[in-house]
Amino acid sequence: MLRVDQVDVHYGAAQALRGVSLEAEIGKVTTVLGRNGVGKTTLLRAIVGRNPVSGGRIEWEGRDLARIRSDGRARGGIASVPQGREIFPLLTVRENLETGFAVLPRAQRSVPDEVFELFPVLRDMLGRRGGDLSGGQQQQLAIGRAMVMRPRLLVLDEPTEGIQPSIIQDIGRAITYLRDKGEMAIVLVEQYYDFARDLCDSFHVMDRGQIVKSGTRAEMVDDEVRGLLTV
Ligand SMILES: Nc1ncnc2c1ncn2[C@@H]1O[C@H](COP(=O)(O)OP(=O)(O)OP(=O)(O)O)[C@@H](O)[C@H]1O
Repeated sequence: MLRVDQVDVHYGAAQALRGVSLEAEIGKVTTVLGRNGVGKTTLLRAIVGRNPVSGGRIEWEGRDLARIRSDGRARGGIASVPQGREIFPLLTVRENLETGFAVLPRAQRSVPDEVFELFPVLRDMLGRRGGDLSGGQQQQLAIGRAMVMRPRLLVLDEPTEGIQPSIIQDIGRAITYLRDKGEMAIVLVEQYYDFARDLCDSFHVMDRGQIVKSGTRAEMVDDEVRGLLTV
């Protein structure tokens, strides 16, 4: 279980998160929706240890993460698919996947078959450079790399951004598969409402650094939430 409790984040004097609280459970997709610039990426970066928090507390599996840096969090089972994907352009697809090994004990250093079952294109392109892949293929690679780390918490920052519809479907199927396996909690940040609604078990909508609406998927009244996402 991930517990984010009353978290504040500042960039200098500007406050980007104000008292943000949410929980994410194993076997569930928790989605965070919101327009550009409301603080979604800031929240994910705080969870993975890439943004220091100035108030509140983030707890993972009962441990306070305050003093644990991002590499320690990754070893503790937290993997991320960041905005912009952060693929290494000069490394091959295989090498990009193997960067996930760094957080694993030696005996577990293999690429799980399910990565290629979910994203067959990655097997076909193992020897190609990351930078030669299309945006959609890079997104699949970023998810595959996170899966290599055998996470128990997977955070994804707008995985559908700039991606063609057929690959969005593959990504949706992969997220559903990972949720249904029941071994990880998934936090999905999105602006694409329909995609998030179809996948999530619970939702939070952010506006100007705060959570302004939350509920279960059944409570997600389309018009009301959509209204909070349109500019
Ligand atoms: N490194 C930074 N330094 C200063 N301000 C920042 C920094 N990163 C983000 N911000 C500001 O913090 C606020 C929240 O940004 P954030 O990127 O978290 O929003 P977002 O909801 O993820 O938006 P997007 O969908 O565009 O990624 C914005 O006002 C942004 O300009």
